[in-house]
Amino acid sequence: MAVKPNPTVVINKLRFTYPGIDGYPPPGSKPLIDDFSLSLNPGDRCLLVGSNGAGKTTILKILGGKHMVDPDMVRVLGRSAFHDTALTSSGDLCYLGGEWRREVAFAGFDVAIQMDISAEKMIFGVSGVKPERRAELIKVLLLDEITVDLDVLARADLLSFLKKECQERGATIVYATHIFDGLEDWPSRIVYVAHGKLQLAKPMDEVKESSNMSLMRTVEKWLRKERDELRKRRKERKANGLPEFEKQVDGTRVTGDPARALNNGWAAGRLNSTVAGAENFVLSSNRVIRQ
Ligand SMILES: Nc1ncnc2c1ncn2[C@@H]1O[C@H](COP(=O)(O)OP(=O)(O)OP(=O)(O)O)[C@@H](O)[C@H]1O
Repeated sequence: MAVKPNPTVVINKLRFTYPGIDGYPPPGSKPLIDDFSLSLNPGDRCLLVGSNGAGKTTILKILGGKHMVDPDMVRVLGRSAFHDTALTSSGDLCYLGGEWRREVAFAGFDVAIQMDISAEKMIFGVSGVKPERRAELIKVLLLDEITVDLDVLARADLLSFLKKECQERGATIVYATHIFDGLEDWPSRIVYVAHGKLQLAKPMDEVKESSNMSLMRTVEKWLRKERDELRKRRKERKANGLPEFEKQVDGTRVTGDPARALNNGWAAGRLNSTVAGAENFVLSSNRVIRQ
């Protein structure tokens, strides 16, 4: 019997709501991510797809330890992504998002990506990196649409480099993107998220088997279906005399304590009041920053 590998990423019934200005989920708010479970193994190249606002970045950031969730909900390499800061400081876990993309676009490919390994090396080959150092490279890499600013050749080289890293080194990559050019043979798994909920998590081979369309057309079909169902629900709500759009709780509006009263319930940008001292800090909206 084949030995099952230890999963590198385990998401277990993840539930997440962005906190309001007081650091707590606004009363009555619905979780943005709800009942989301997923398990990934070494070598997995996971393509995360979904419409705008589906929750892809939020999921990647939670996986990258950037938002606090219950330690049992997200385990990366067996550890809590948020609570075990050594995961990211050691370089075992890395989230690359828009900032990195912009840096590469403006500063060029010599921007560091993994420790002192530059993007250039990563894209054009890490043959110069000693084998013993290669073992220190990232084990779980989270990519949030980082290829937008790359030219087609650089993008193709980066994607094939990343694929090799998974195949040869057992790295796990989760890549969220809306660009499907050149991705047909890249992912080993597809994960589709809609409205913060997992819709589908399948090996790429199974997706290909069940659809005779290209990856882009397949995803387009899923998103079209999702949009049509949403439109239908809105129509039904309207026909039943309900507001077309369900009531949203505004995450930035809060009520109840002195800071809120002075702020008229809204978050004002007052970073200097935090610097000004503890007294002001009590009334500062910035006290929601982790204390
Ligand atoms: N810091 C935040 N505070 C409150 N709400 C947020 C915050 N960041 C994102 N959101 C909301 O969470 C929802 C999901 O956003 P997210 O960026 O995770 O989606 P996405 O699938 O990555 O979208 P896109 O494809 O457009 O990048 C959106 O409605 C967004 O407005």
